[in-house]
Amino acid sequence: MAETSSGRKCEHFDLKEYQFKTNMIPRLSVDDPETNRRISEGLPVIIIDSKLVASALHWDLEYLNENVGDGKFTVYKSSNTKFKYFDERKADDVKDFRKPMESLEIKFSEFVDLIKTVDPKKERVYLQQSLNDTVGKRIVLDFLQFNWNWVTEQQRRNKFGTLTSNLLLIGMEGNITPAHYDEQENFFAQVKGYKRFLLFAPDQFPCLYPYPTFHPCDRQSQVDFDDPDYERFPKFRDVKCLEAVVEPGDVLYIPMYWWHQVESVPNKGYSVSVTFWYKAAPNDKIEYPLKATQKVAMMRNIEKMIHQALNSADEVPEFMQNMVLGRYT
Ligand SMILES: O=C(O)CCC(=O)C(=O)O
Ligand SMILES: [Fe+2]
Repeated sequence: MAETSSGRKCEHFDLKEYQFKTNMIPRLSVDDPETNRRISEGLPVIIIDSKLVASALHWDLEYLNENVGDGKFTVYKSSNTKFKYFDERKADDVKDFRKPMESLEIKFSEFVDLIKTVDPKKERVYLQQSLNDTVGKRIVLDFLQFNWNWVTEQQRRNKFGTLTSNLLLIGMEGNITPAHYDEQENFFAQVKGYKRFLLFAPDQFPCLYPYPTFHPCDRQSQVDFDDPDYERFPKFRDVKCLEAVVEPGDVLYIPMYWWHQVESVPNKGYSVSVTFWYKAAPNDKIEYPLKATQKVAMMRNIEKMIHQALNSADEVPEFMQNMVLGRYT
């Protein structure tokens, strides 16, 4: 049992240990000027008292089952603790690609049956579904009472684009979303249970070895954090990590292009979270040196261009090697 890295006394969490050290992400009040400073600088921060989802803190499986409506929900099923996202549309571009998890479209009540009956040593489930207009009246009322004032004010100050979705995540304790980055800004609100985040700044790209952009696991690290292959991924030894544990009521700001691994804390019950994803702010005036996020965006565009121009994923590695090896190395 390790003490939480989030600095709270008395609270003990059963957290996995890794071969890299971590620093803590600050937990701050909405009123602390440092909170807005960090958000405007694109740095992660936990906001402890935003009341963003105060109206949803009673969302447990029973209440949701009663009120969430009979629409279909996307539920992932995995034979281990990891739920590695993959893009179905890119699955045919990679020979011998094996889907890391299964996805089901089922009713909420069927998900509840699964979460209550599966043997977590053999099989796990994770619901990940955008909140939509099929939800029942009481959920709509809770949703309308989110602290839209605060979050919309953040959107305005930081010039974020439109709110694209609110993803509802319900996972079993011990479920892990492996390290990846997203191309949107995210206010991640914890409703029930505890999640541990490992975060890595965008400049850690070379240490995390993302899959090629054409790969179904684009935006995710190829490194197995439990058993890193240092021959293939030597720079992973130098990776710099920030860490946080969020509890009900906390909101974690995950800036765009920041890597994150998310672990539902073991022995703390299932976890319920809601994301607030926003489109990026318009590009700033270009100033040199470029920021790490701008370089990541550039690399993605160049990679995609090469793939598209060659019209074949198989030809990309040799092309890139011919361009670089012995010339820029
Ligand atoms: O909570 C999780 O398991 C994953 C969440 C995530 O990756 C996100 O909100 O961007
Ligand atoms: Fe994410």
